Amino acid sequence: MTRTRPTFEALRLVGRSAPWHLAGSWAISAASGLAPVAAALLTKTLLDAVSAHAAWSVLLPPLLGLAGVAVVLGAAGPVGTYLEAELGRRAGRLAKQDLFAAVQGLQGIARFEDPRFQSRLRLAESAGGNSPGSIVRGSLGLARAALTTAGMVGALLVVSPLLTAAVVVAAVPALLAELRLNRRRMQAEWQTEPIERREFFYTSLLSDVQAAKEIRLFGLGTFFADRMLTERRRADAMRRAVDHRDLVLQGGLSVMTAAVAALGLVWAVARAAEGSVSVGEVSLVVAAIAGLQSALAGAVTALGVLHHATSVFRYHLEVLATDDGGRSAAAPAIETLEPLRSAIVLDDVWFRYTEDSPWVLRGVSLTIPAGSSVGLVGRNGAGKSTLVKLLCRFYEPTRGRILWDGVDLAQVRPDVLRERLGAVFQDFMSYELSATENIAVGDRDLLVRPHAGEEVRAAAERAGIAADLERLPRGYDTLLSRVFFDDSAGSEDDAAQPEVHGSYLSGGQWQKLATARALMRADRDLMILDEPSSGLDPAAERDLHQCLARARHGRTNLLVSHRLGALRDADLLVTLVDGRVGESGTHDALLALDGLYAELFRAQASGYQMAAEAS
Ligand SMILES: Nc1ncnc2c1ncn2[C@@H]1O[C@H](COP(=O)(O)OP(=O)(O)OP(=O)(O)O)[C@@H](O)[C@H]1O
Repeated sequence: MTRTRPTFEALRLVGRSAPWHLAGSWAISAASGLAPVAAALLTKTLLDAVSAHAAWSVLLPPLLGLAGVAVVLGAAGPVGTYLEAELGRRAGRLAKQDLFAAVQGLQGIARFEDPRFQSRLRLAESAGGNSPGSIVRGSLGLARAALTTAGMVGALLVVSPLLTAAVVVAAVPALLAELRLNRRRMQAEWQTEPIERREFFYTSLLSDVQAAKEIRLFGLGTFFADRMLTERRRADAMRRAVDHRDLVLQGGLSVMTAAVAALGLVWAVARAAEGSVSVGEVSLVVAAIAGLQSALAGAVTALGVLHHATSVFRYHLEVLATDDGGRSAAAPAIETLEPLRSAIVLDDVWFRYTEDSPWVLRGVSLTIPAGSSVGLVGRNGAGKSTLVKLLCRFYEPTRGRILWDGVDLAQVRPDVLRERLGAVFQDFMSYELSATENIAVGDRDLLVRPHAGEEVRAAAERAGIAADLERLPRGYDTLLSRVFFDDSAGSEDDAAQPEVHGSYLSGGQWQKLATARALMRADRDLMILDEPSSGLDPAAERDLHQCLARARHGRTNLLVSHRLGALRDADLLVTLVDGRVGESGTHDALLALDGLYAELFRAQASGYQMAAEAS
């Protein structure tokens, strides 16, 4: 990607978000770029007129002109700052909106497990929002510097072409050095980003409410703090190296610039003493050298800002251009999916997470008949959750097909498929939201429906969590959070209102809440339950399974659980072994087969039997 593309895209983004602020900023930049040139020329005219004892009528126009320039320069600063700040805010908001629209557009989750994508996203997110504003600031600064430089060069050329050339040539190394430094700064930023991400991970761990227990119990605080500081030291060392180069280079360039200015002044004073230039021209030389050097310094700074901002904005554009990678995007996407009538068929499905990792599924062929209940059994790491993720199209099969009544799911838009699914995942989410919202997110239409309470309560009732939620301080409206205060508990105007802590649930209660969330979609074609009762007490587990059995009666569902008692009523039980389907049949048939299922079932049953005999 060339540097002009991010600049162009950033200006386009600013043009979309704040066109009038952009136009105003350009006008102010033009005025403040030309003002120093006008001031230098007017001062020369005034001084020459004063030296020639001219009348007031001659002195007045340059005097008024200088006053006008002072007003323009005085106003340009604050107005320009205001416009640029507002423009930066608006563009930043739009950039964030675009960025997260692109992130939401990713249908799979493989990208989120790609460290390079994470680095890009983090850079785009942390600095990318400010970069359109900085690009505008940089390009305005450059335009301002160009106008001043052109004006001052013109003015100085009249007095001495040689001096003009010397001042301009002296600025070239500064410009080149700054560009080189900027490149190094960006390289350092990219190299330090993974280090910073690790530092961020350790920092978050040290303040994470979830991690606080283990860190204290195992005494890991110093261990993680040391790691955090080691990462910080590594990143600091890289930045220090760049700053050091910066220091040496900038120091040398400043000495050179000062020497050129001093030589110019000596030359002008010597010529004035000889009488070959006027007092006004001496003032013009002084103003032009100072103006030129400050314009060129401004250009160097603007280039720095522009270079850095375009490099960061490039990450923003890269995230915007990111696709799901392995998806067969070339095929036309099917926009609708009929309700399931016949079966979901996995046809020789192979899958591995990355090209260099081992196969997790090695030719799974499985039929989930419509209206039936299929239980998936296997040892840890057998690939059960992976298969569930493929069914939801979080990943694409590496080989093979998944068919929905004969339609290849690879041809169907993932969001269309997901409208037909309900699921409780093994690693379900606990949202820092109210109890009602935690359930209603299962059916996003409910989040905006005014009287969604009844449906939420019905789902909570079925999942066996209703009584616990009613007992919360504000019932279903209670915020379930350990990190936010419950703002909704008081009015905003009431400053004296005490801060109300949110409430929190136990592990099993959260799991029931997640089940209630899934039950909001109980009418969907396929319900996937991946370990829905692992954290429940035995009575709650029995109740939940009875409730789920009622909810799924006559519906298609896939149940994954190590608690084999919960699966025994399934119409079909399937074992996964070495990434393939091992056995399949009913509970009784698989016990009679005396294979893996029978082994696992007996191992679990004997645990209970031994406990019963011991008591
Ligand atoms: N996101 C991932 N990236 C890379 N490998 C993964 C990922 N998720 C799972 N795996 C690997 O895939 C294999 C199957 O994992 P999976 O979670 O599907 O097993 P499972 O049968 O659900 O296990 P469990 O019974 O322990 O829940 C494991 O070897 C695991 O290391």
